[in-house]
Amino acid sequence: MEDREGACGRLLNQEEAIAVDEELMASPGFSVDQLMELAGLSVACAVVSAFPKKEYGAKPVLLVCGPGNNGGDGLVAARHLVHFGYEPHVVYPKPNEKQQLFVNLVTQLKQLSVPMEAALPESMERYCTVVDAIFGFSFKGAVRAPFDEILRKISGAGLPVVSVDIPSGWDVEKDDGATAAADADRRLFFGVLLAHGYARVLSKLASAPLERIKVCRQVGLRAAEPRAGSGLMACFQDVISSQGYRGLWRGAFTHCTASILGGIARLSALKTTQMWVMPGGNRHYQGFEGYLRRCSFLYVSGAGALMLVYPLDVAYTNLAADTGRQQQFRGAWHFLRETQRTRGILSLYRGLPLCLFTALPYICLATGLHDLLAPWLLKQMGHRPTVDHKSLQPGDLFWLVRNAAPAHLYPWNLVVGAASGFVAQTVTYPLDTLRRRWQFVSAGPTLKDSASLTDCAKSMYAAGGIRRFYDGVALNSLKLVPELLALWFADGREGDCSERFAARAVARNELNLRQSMGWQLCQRSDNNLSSFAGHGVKQ
Ligand SMILES: NC(=O)C1=CN([C@@H]2O[C@H](COP(=O)(O)OP(=O)(O)OC[C@H]3O[C@@H](n4cnc5c(N)ncnc54)[C@H](O)[C@@H]3O)[C@@H](O)[C@H]2O)[C@@H](O)CC1
Ligand SMILES: [K+]
Repeated sequence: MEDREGACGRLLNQEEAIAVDEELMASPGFSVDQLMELAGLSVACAVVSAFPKKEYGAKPVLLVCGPGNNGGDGLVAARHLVHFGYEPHVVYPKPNEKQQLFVNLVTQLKQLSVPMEAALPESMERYCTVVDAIFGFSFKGAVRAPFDEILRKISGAGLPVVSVDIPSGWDVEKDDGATAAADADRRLFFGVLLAHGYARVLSKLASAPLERIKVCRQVGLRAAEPRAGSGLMACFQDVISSQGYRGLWRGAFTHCTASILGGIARLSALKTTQMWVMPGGNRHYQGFEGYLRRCSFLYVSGAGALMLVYPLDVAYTNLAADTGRQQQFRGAWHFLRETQRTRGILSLYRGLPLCLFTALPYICLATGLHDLLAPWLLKQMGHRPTVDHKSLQPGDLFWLVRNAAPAHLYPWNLVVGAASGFVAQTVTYPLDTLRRRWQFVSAGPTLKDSASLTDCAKSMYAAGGIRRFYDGVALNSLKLVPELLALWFADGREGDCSERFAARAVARNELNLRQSMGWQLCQRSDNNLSSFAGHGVKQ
């Protein structure tokens, strides 16, 4: 027997799944009715947990039921959904009139006035999801009419699809499932990347002028001619008068590129490190141990990404601090080439150890605060104060990226994230200032390169005491306003959060959300369906 490892454990093949069913019915004597009732209830529970009534209850759920037992699971699920307060609509093209079990299931639905049709509705837009209860794990061969057309329509509808056992039409023996799951996973990954990349770029662009002046202050640049009034304003005026308004965005492209590349690296590493820190699909995220584990995989992935894009960060510092009318560098590439040629490749990594060191208290503080604030806010809003950890899977990017902020906290999750990030940033700000100053390799005749980081810190202290290390901290706080607005715009333009933006990105690219959702729910409902489902089940 071939072993197939999935995120949730070893997977059963078709023969084994059928054997489990037979065994359940033979010795303990479970009847098909009993098993079907449990399977249908589990499906209804999976729908309720994936589409909470509060958010989706206004839309009906479409259940498409096949001619066999998989279809029976769908009929049972429809009945339970009525009792859970949902509005199920059933499509049952080939009712099984020979077996009393199915006749009874249909009667029970009729008594509850559940609408039942033989064909799919013309338009499926108004449904919150489609439950695909057409074929199960024993399916083989090519799909025959009318289900071929039905499956095509469901796939093309752009709706999330909850598949009972497996997305209908997969031949589990051909390993379609694993291939499609890997495929869906990849698509979902790019969906997340797109959503987060878009939001990040927008927020970086919005705060670029403030960020640039902040960096100028951190490296120690002052306005050429101190004017009356705020020194900050003079800094802005200096940049505008020598480089124009567009100059305020100088280096923003480099900053965004670093952010995007860093994001790709971080998300890729996040999944792997999470598996590594939580071996064997451990889902224990709660308590102090869970917190430490989370901090460690966030740190390792963040540090990995940082090492990759660090030269771009050094380039950004030097471009931002290049304020003269005669610009020293044409752009990031020019800076990198020149610096590597004149000062050696290592100078492009100046301050990396300090940066890696700073990341540690930053992550511990931000994560800890977030974990305290999010449940508190949830409680204030009358929600359950914990996330449903059981429904999380190792490698669950959405959850990790959102850092446990449940979607229904939107837009407060942005505020919680911003507040924890802000506190962590402010606490570690002096180290950030030291790094920026140290990164300023192109310091001209006015700012001599210090021999070591300690010298650099000493000379900064001599220049202005502790306050010198807080230069620009006010701008850093002010940056939050445009950044939050941009994130709010990117994530919430349609009252949505980026999870759904990602889902839309997946759907828009004609990517098969049906499979991705199907696979996720196969995995997620594994506890409930473990005695029934064939593929994607924990043993
Ligand atoms: N075996 C059991 O005792 C239980 C099974 N359950 C569910 O039942 C599923 C398996 O049930 P079944 O063995 O009835 O199989 P399916 O429900 O997958 O489908 C069998 C039906 O599909 C039709 N069919 C087969 N190949 C076709 C093709 N190429 N084109 C069109 N129609 C085709 C057959 O004529 C038959 O009517 C499981 O996946 C699970 O969801 C649960 O209800 C719990 C109990
Ligand atoms: K199915």
